Amino acid sequence: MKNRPLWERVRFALCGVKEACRRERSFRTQGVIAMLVVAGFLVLRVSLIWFAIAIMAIALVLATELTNAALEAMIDRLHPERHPEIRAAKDMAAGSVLLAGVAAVVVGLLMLISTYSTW
Ligand SMILES: Nc1ncnc2c1ncn2[C@@H]1O[C@H](COP(=O)(O)OP(=O)(O)OP(=O)(O)O)[C@@H](O)[C@H]1O
Repeated sequence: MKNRPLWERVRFALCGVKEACRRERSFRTQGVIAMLVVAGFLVLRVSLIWFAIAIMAIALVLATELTNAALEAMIDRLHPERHPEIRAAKDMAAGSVLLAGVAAVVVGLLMLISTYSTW
């Protein structure tokens, strides 16, 4: 099963993104917000470097959300019963999404300050 061709691994990865879109409302919401933010940046014609930083921040949020969803799905399948360690694992995974989200908001604010203020 290891060392499959690149195109096949890309197909698996795209299936994962599609699956997250299908079952995770928070992933869909973040995807819509990401598209709106990118459209806003194109309209505002922010500098390419800020655009690149913003894309990285957005990708980090979506990637952590995907990992969080993957972890939740696996845990719920392997151990459906409640357990304090599962609570801790899920809370930590959710914490990674929160951190990435806060960082993305800070990046957006810094971009606005840097573009529109004399500070
Ligand atoms: N099996 C479990 N044992 C103990 N606590 C759990 C368990 N499952 C969930 N929890 C607690 O409930 C919280 C929410 O879990 P859940 O799986 O519903 O995640 P969610 O972030 O609400 O998922 P979704 O993104 O699908 O809405 C977890 O962060 C954790 O604190």
